[in-house]
Amino acid sequence: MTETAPIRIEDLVVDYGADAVLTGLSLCVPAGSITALLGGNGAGKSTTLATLLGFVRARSGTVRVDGIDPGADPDGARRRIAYLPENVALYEHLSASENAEYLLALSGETPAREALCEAFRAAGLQEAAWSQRLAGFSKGMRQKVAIAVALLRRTPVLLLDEPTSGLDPRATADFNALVSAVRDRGAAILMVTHDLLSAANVADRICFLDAGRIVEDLEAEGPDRFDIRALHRRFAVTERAAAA
Ligand SMILES: Nc1ncnc2c1ncn2[C@@H]1O[C@H](COP(=O)(O)OP(=O)(O)OP(=O)(O)O)[C@@H](O)[C@H]1O
Repeated sequence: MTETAPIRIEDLVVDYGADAVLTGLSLCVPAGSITALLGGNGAGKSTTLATLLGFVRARSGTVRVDGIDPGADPDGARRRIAYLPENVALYEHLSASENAEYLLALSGETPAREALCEAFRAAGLQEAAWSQRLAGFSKGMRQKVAIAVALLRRTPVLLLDEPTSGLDPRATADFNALVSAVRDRGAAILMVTHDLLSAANVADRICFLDAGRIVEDLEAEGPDRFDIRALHRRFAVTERAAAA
């Protein structure tokens, strides 16, 4: 395992009472790379994110976020993480700028106006939307506001939970380009998804989670990166095994 990787999980065991959910999960995401975590419903993907965020305690194993143990220091770990849940929660009555300023203030930061504009531009949020209230924003626009905040916070870790579900193909392509740009700035990105195509397009590594551990760990290779048909066959088999 790479000792310096911003996301390090080794032999992680998590249970909810009598139910073991993660049964020896090991996963490492180096700086400047994207790992997609796939697996059937209930495989434990969200639990993995919740453990990194310090919301769920490990029974055993090692979890480190930029060197911090989220079980011992959840606030320290969260300061190093930008997290996009499936549905980004923002304040409807505030504008995009006000939301970004408020969220940054929560982590003790006051961005210069020009830095905020630059982050919105980098996130692809059209200028007319910057001063608009969020009510009426699409999921894709909300994600751009959240990504702009992540860009300004410059956290070493970005966690994404089902980021492309419900996005149309154009918004999905925009989002994937944006996530690639965040990776190129050096972040370690863990993306939980059921979207095989997006995973194949942006991820450097695809891991399949089944029965609480990684059963397949694939690295992008060559210009085609991943064999999407083989991925589909493999993923469908994993899903059936999980459902059995
Ligand atoms: N707070 C909780 N208390 C008890 N059981 C839970 C809790 N959260 C999740 N579980 C259970 O743990 C298992 C893993 O759930 P998790 O949400 O991590 O799976 P997932 O891979 O993210 O699934 P999905 O693809 O459906 O979102 C499931 O069986 C779920 O019912």
